[in-house]
Amino acid sequence: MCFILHSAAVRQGIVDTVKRALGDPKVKSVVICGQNGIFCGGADIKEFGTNMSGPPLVPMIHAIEAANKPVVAAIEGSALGGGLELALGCHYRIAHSKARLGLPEVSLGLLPAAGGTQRLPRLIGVPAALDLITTGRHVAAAEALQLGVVDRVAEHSTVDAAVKFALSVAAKPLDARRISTYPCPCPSDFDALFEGAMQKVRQNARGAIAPVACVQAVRAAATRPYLQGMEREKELMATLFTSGQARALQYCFFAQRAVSKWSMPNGARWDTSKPRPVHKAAVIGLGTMGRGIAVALAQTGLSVVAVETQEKQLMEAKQAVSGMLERGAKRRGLTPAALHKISYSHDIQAVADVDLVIEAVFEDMALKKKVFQQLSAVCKPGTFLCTNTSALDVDHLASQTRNPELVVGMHFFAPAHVMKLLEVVYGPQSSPQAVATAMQLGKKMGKVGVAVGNCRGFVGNRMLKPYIEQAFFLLEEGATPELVDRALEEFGFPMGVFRMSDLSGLDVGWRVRKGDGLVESGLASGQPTRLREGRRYSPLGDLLCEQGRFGQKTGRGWYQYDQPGSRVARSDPWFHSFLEEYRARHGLVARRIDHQEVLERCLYALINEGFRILEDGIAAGPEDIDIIYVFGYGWPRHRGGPMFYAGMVGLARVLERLEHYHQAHPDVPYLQPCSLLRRLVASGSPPVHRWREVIKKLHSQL
Ligand SMILES: CCCCCCCCCCCCC[C@H](O)CC(=O)SCCNC(=O)CCNC(=O)[C@H](O)C(C)(C)COP(=O)(O)OP(=O)(O)OC[C@H]1O[C@@H](n2cnc3c(N)ncnc32)[C@H](O)[C@@H]1OP(=O)(O)O
Repeated sequence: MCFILHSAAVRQGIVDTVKRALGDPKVKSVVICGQNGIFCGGADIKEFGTNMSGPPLVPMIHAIEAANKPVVAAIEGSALGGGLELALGCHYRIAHSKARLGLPEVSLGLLPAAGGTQRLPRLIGVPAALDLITTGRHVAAAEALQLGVVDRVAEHSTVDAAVKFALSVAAKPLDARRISTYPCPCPSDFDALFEGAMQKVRQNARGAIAPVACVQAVRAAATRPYLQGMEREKELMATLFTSGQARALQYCFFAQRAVSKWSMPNGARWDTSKPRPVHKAAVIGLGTMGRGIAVALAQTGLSVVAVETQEKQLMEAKQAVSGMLERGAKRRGLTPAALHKISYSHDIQAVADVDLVIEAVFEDMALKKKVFQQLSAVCKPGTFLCTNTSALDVDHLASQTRNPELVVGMHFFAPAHVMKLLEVVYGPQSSPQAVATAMQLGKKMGKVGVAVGNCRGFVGNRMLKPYIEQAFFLLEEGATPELVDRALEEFGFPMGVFRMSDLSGLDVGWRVRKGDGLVESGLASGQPTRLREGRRYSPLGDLLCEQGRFGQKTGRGWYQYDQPGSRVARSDPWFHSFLEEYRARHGLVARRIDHQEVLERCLYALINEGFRILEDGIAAGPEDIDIIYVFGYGWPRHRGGPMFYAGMVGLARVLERLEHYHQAHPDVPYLQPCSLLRRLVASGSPPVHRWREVIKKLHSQL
């Protein structure tokens, strides 16, 4: 018999068919398999928010385990969440060698509540079960066999192998095959093990509650009889099930899939735009970003031409890229086949026959323009020309080429071979095919691509500007880098804004501000002003740069470091007295600032810019912004992304706080609530999935 488990109807089907099979004397054993090569992806997450009907999962799995005929799970494709829990209720599990198994509920803000937390530790031991349940990681069939999750691995037809096996065990006793009856192997270092596990999840979870509940549930398996453990599992699940974190994480699951279904304001869409295959790609410029992009391209199996005009830089890059590929292959237990996929050249002519080029030279418009002019002349007709700029005008670069429709931005995040986010930036002339090709290439590279319109900083960096600006203002008003960072890290960011600024280098923003004509030399004039064209401006970052304090790389920034390049940020008494002198010089009186103000000022200013981005049509929907922030900027996933978070806080509340802060700081335009936010509040603050309707209406009225 073949089944899929997903919704109420599927569960009803399983209950009825298993019952029939068990009651039929002609049936000696039962095989449960999936449909279309997938065993089961677990419970239907969409059902969670509704009145769940149909037979519940737990009694269904109990009935299967209690059956007096052998039940074998034939696992092809995926057995995830409730799917694996169903398989654990079967008496035997046979998996195809390409199958993947796991209990990913934790990543949805839940725990495996159909007996997963109670059966898995009984089957494979507490440490391995803790690892799988608290991380939610998927394991391949070979690892599942090694761990003891499955009994056999099949190379060919799993169903055939399972049927054959089921017949061979038809007469065998089943008592020793019911996992719920197993004692949970109790490690001798029990307390240390659970304390260690709890400490680890608390450290990694950044405030997420599900991993903690997972540890508590597994602990119950190790300390209580099975049925009592099941009670604890249910109790813990009940707390998680209705939590805001579960809502946020499940929103992220669907948002991640929604962004792949991109659309452009001109009506072009993912399902009507055909990508062109890319067999050979090139990277121009082998600094940090170019090297990471070359590695990520080669790891997808593409032929890559890596171009760097500076001979010394080329040699260094070659060595660095080879090292990155070797280490990557070692981590995955593979030979570094990708090493042979890259050829190096200092001559741009080497890219003549590639299908797609990614330019990653220094962030300087004049230089990039020159590269695009050269590429347009050198490349074969039809080659897509992409720029990895993080903020510069993609249209302007496109205008340097003969075929602007072939130009898009591919904005990777550092380190480019690790970070999952890719902003694919289209301009008014970019063809849908160019966008589709960049999105598809990103997917092949393991990236989460988000298609966005062209504007200064695109989506991610554009929203970062008001966030950083507020952090600077807070220092002027009485906060310290430590206080601001602590508030943001307690919120769930892996690093606060100042530690992040020290890591990425203060000189990056300084260069941009200089280019914008914002920087006055404080050292020369003695007192740089704090206004630029009527808008409040903080020269604090510029003043640190003038002192050569560029962050970690110079050993000094907002914090101090033991030596240049060291990562441990320590509070810097020099900076604190510098700040006091600065305030005194400008007649600023420090006041007490609390975490709430830090969060409201920094996050609501960022969110307000997000609304402006939606209003401007730069992002198609709130999901695009949220995925960019979760995958590229360390926004805590269990808070769903900035736009989702605004909905959770309440749009009226966000509006009211922005109005309050704008009244107090009328010279800060970023704090002025934007019209889309006002419009949404006036429309009764609809849930985030309904914002597109309001945006559409707004656009149609413009
Ligand atoms: C007070 C109240 C107390 C209440 C107590 C309540 C107790 C309730 C008891 C519940 C028992 C718990 C049961 C169990 O423990 C819980 C679960 O099983 S949660 C689900 C766990 N499973 C997952 O997390 C898997 C998620 N899916 C995937 O990883 C992948 O989709 C896949 C299965 C590996 C397939 O990958 P791909 O082939 O790449 O395909 P896509 O990812 O693009 O997906 C295609 C399509 O399907 C949609 N989808 C996928 N999985 C689910 C799902 N589990 N539910 C709903 N929809 C799903 C996905 O969104 C795509 O949709 P599309 O974009 O095409 O519209």
